Amino acid sequence: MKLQIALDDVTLEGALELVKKVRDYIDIIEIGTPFVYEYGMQAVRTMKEHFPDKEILADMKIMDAGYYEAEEALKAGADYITVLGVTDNLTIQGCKEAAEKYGKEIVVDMICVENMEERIAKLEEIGVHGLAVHTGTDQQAIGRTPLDDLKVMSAAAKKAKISVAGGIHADTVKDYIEYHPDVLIVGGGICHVEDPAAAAKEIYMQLQ
Ligand SMILES: O=C([C@H](O)CO)[C@H](O)[C@H](O)COP(=O)(O)O
Repeated sequence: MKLQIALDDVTLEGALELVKKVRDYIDIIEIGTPFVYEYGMQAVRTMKEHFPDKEILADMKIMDAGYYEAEEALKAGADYITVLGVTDNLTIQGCKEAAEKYGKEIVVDMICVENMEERIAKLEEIGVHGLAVHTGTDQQAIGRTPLDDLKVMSAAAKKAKISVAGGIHADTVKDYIEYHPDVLIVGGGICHVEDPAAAAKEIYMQLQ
């Protein structure tokens, strides 16, 4: 199981410092959506240059112009890009085509997808590489967690790799591990705690 750190509300300098502290415990560096808004593809390029041994995910949350937008991040060095599961199949196919041209992968973020089983079946028919269960920050604020959606996804997905995100912390990791996701995504649970290295280590140890 891989650990993905989500860098959201950070500066580029702060992100470099933070990843240096946690690099032994993480597999994938996510350039979070707010980080992309602030720095664009420069954030992807810089993190790849400084951490060439890590995989980089650009959390683009693409909704349209799939091929073009995906290629922007792939050209900058992203190993994965995200596209929204609620969008059109043509957009998802465009992202997949771009990713495969670069030998990379797409992850479909299932935030706000209602007909989960039906959508998973269609996305697997398209041949997406990864599916991400995601309870967004605004939904977390009203007490939601990604656990129930992860249960549904684990039962329904037959081929795609599964990621899970949404307010996961060191003390809740065990609830998710039980459903064997391929990637555990943690943002605030590492970036917003007093000792990010200790939190990342604690999470990493539970994944071994
Ligand atoms: O994708 C995310 C969110 O929509 C902000 O862009 C976060 O990266 C994701 O939810 C993981 O962060 P935490 O929920 O803080 O673990």
